[in-house]
Parts: sequence; structure tokens; C-alpha cells
Amino acid sequence: MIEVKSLSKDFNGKKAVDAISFTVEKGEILGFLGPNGAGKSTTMRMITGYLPPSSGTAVIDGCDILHHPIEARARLGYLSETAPVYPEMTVREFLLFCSEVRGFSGKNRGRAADTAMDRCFLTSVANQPAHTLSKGYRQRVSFAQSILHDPAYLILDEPTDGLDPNQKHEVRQMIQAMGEAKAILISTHILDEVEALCPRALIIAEGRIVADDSPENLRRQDPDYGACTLTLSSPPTAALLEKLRALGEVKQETLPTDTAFARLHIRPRQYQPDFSSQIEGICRQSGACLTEIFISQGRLDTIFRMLTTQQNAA
Ligand SMILES: Nc1ncnc2c1ncn2[C@@H]1O[C@H](COP(=O)(O)OP(=O)(O)OP(=O)(O)O)[C@@H](O)[C@H]1O
Repeated sequence: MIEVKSLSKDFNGKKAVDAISFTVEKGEILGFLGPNGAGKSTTMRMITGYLPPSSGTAVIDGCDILHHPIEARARLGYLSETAPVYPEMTVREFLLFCSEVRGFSGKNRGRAADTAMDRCFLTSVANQPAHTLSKGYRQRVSFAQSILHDPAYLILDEPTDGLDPNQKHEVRQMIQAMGEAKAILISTHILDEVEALCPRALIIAEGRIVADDSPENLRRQDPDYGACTLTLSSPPTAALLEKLRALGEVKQETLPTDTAFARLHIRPRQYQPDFSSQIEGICRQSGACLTEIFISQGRLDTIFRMLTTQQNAA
């Protein structure tokens, strides 16, 4: 388990991270979200021992990063935001070098480098100098470096940043496969990625945790969760509008004048699981022809904005 215990960091008297605590269990992929400057990278650098905290600590598989840094780091793989790679080395040379630093020797050194290249789809560029690689491939080399020693704990700072959609897909699949056995903390700005990869998400703003829940539960906090958007084949009558207004807040969308359709958005005063059935019943009774109904599942980006801008305003 990764245990983050009341970690704080001050830079020149300003709190970048403010008493953050959370845990990540093996078999869990925890999404770490927050706006620019929220403190994600600073937290990750403290967990991995690259930055001393002002207070608090992190414990990796029982090893305190401050008191047992070598043992704690041996259990960790870290992909930093900057993904540093020595430019003049080939991919294989770089990974052999990193294997040696990780304590591999003899055949094990080559085996570790080759396995990591294989898992990160790098074999075809093994002999290419790093400075000739595209950004996506450099990111993969850095990823390979972080998993050389097959660590049980992975800290990934924006692992798909700058990758093309195909590469993003591949890296996500790699993370998903590794997440079955490892504890993974992953920071990202891509909310779709969180929905696809992370059963749990932590949102931070101005160095503090403002949410810790599943993406689904977070979406439920969207005021639009369960709201319905209806398309009618003709404009609604005043009687229909009155009945719908009794159910919730009704907004009529302005559509191009050459269409006979009408579109209404109805938000319940509070979530009701049978809201769409109630609306369908009212339309049927009123003789309105309902051609389409869309039920909102809420949006993570709405919640992200609500939680992180509230904090800024405070
Ligand atoms: N070495 C440093 N010296 C001074 N201030 C720093 C240093 N590193 C980070 N900060 C400040 O700490 C705050 C948090 O930065 P951090 O990089 O952790 O944010 P982040 O959430 O990772 O942002 P982003 O999403 O843009 O990567 C910011 O205000 C940043 O300017």
C-alpha cells in the first residue's frame, strides 16, 4: 500500500501542498486530478523521495520514504512530468544504464531492459539515439525506465501528455494491464482517461483534497445528473409546458427556423430515477409526439470546474 500521511510543502512561505493524506492499495489505479499548479507534481515528487516535504511523509509497502528512502524507492517506479532521457544514448543503452543503477548485473541487466522495451513497444527503436525519437517514443522510454524493476507501486505524472490518440490508447492499455497487480497513482488533465482507467479519483485544488470518490459518484453531483433533453416533432403546447414545469426547471432550446422540431431540457429539482418515464407519460397524455429523449449521466468536467473554482473563489 502507498500511504500518504499529511504531506505538506511550502515554497517561499506559500503552501503548494497542504496536509494531504490518502492511500492507494495494490490492484487500484487512483486518478490524481487538479488544475495547473494545484500541487499534483509536488505531491508525487515528495512520495517518490525527489523532494523533501515541509512536513508529513509517505510510506511505501511499510517503508517510510524519509527514514528508509532506498528500500522505499526500490519498490517504486516513477514517471516524472518531464520524462528525462539521455539524448545521446540509444534506447537500449539508456535502459541498460538505468537497469545497472537499479542494481541489475550480468544477464539480468539485459533481460530487464529487453522486457521493459517489449512491454512498452520499443523493440523496433532499440538502437535509435533518444534525441532522434518523437515525443511519444521518448515518453515510452521514460515509462520503460519506470517499470524496469517491475515495481509493485507506480507513480505516473501525466503519462499520456503529448501522445497521439493511438499512443494514448496503447499507454492506457499498458496501465490498465499493470493496474491488476500494482498500486498506481496517475495524474492527468484528461477526464475521459480518468473515466476509462480509474475506479477512484482524487481531486486537489490549491494543495488540498476537495474530492475522493469514484468518477460515477462524482458525476452524480452534477446538477444536470438525471436531467432529460426531449425532442418533440412540433412545438410544445402551453398545457404541456405547464405540466413539465411542475416536474422541474424547463428550458427551451432555440433551433433553426426551418425546422418544425422543438427541444426541451428539463432538470429535476432533485434526482428521480424514473424521471424520464414521468416525462414520457406526460407527453403521451398531452398527445405530444416525442421523437427522442436523452438522459444526462452528469459530466466529470462540470464537477471538476465546480470543485476547483469554488476553492479558488474562497
Ligand atoms: N521548485 C519550486 N519552487 C517554487 N515553487 C514551486 C516549485 N515547484 C512547484 N512550485 C509551485 O507549487 C505549486 C504547485 O505546483 P505543481 O507543479 O505541483 O502543480 P501541478 O498540479 O503539478 O500543476 P500542472 O498541472 O501544471 O503540472 C505551483 O504554484 C508552483 O508554482
